[in-house]
Amino acid sequence: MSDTANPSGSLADRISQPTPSKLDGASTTFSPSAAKSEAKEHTSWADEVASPIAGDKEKQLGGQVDGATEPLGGSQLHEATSDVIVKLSDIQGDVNSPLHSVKTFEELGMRVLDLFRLYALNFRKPSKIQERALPLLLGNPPTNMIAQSQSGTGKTAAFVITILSRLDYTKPHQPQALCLAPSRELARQIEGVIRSIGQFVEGLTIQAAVPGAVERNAKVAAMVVVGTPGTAMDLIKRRQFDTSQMKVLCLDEADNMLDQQGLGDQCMRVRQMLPTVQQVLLFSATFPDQVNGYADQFCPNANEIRLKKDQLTVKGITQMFVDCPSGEEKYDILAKLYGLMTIGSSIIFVKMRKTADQITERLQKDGHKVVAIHGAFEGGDRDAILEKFRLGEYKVLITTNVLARGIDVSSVSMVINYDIPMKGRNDSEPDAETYLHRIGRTGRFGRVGVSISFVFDRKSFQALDYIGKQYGLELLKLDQDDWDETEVTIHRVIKSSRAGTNLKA
Ligand SMILES: Nc1ncnc2c1ncn2[C@@H]1O[C@H](COP(=O)(O)OP(=O)(O)OP(=O)(O)O)[C@@H](O)[C@H]1O
Repeated sequence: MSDTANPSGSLADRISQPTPSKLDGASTTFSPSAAKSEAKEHTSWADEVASPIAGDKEKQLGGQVDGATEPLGGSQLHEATSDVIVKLSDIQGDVNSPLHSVKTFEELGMRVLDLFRLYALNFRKPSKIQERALPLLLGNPPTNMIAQSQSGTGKTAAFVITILSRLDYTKPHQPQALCLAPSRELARQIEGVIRSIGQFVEGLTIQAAVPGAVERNAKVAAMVVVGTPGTAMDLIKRRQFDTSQMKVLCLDEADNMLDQQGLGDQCMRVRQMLPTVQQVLLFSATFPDQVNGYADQFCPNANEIRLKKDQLTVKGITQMFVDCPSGEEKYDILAKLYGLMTIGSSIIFVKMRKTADQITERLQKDGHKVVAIHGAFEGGDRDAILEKFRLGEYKVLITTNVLARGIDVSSVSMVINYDIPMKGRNDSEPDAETYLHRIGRTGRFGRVGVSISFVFDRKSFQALDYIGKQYGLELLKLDQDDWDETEVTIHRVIKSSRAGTNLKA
């Protein structure tokens, strides 16, 4: 596919000439849905627990869509506006947006990019993380990088381009780069992004290292390997995967990957089996304090791009919560939301696999079309279900934290936290990072979306309140006593998000 007669081992000679594709300035309708309504008597956990939303400070989000409402955490109000047309190019022009960049891809000035056929993927300009990280990532000698940027802002392309720039293309069967992710779905998705950017690079070979992908005794024989840490480790140990010429190691969702209660140990062991690595890349939307020491150890002398705590959410996601009268009634409220869920696509997050199965079965019995994915499903089934969800054949997906991170399905307009994410022994602590990653499944790259979190008791309310305060979030309370108005409100935000699903950058 190369235009170069005698391609060498370097990427520059391997990129086929780009055909600038004409980009249309698709736009999305953005209507921050906020409503002013009177504070009202309501017996709820929100009323009973001492908190910024309790008592007379509380206002509720009702049907009046052009007012203001008091957010959880008591921070800034959502200003109501009439519908505004926001083009992605306008969003990218806003210096405060994580999608902003002053440069075009050409101005990043790297032959390696050579427009990188990103035009073919409908990318007009780099996002802030791409603009800031790529010059550092592509520099020589290779330097480690710890990079943080909000969900859906294009981190994948940044590390994929870096990986592709480091390969020796004369060795197509020699593993040279390993990219690890916490779930098979995310690993498969990254594999897909590499294939799609890599289709313009002659001679690139890619292989997945997820459960079931490599047959016993078969060799891993591709330049780029994308997988999950357990499978990668097994393959290396069984000598199916030769890591003697590995140049780049990238951990996506790095804070999760380095979490010592979880995957941290496996990742460290993999790292130790890659003695020749020249560049380690850690990417995530979140880097909580407790992983930073370990991250520095794993990725020493790194260039760092970090966000402040109050910069972690993207503006396009309207975050709401419902105060459910009881745990049992959470289901009823979920069922009521079904119609709104299918305007776009939706993901419902629960804590336990069992809950995912139970509510899937109940919703199906009630005549709703929903599907579940969780860790107990066979790998091939998981891939097939997610693919159908991506294609819109299933519009409502019920899942656990297995899909909380990284999954990029642009049509997702609603995320429901049926269970507030918790962590630690006996779920004693709110899991603020997982909350951000879950809601980040909507509002991808300038689109808008809604998240609705269910609280029903003191613990769940306090957990959400804590998460809100951690990040200075604006959490709008939905009035489940006045369902018609609540529906109008959600409908309005989702409809505007739907207008954005065809958005092209
Ligand atoms: N420069 C760009 N212009 C337009 N769209 C882009 C650009 N870069 C990436 N995208 C698109 O934005 C979407 C989100 O990108 P990506 O999945 O890399 O986000 P992320 O930052 O890794 O998110 P998360 O933290 O959730 O993993 C993808 O669909 C991707 O194709």
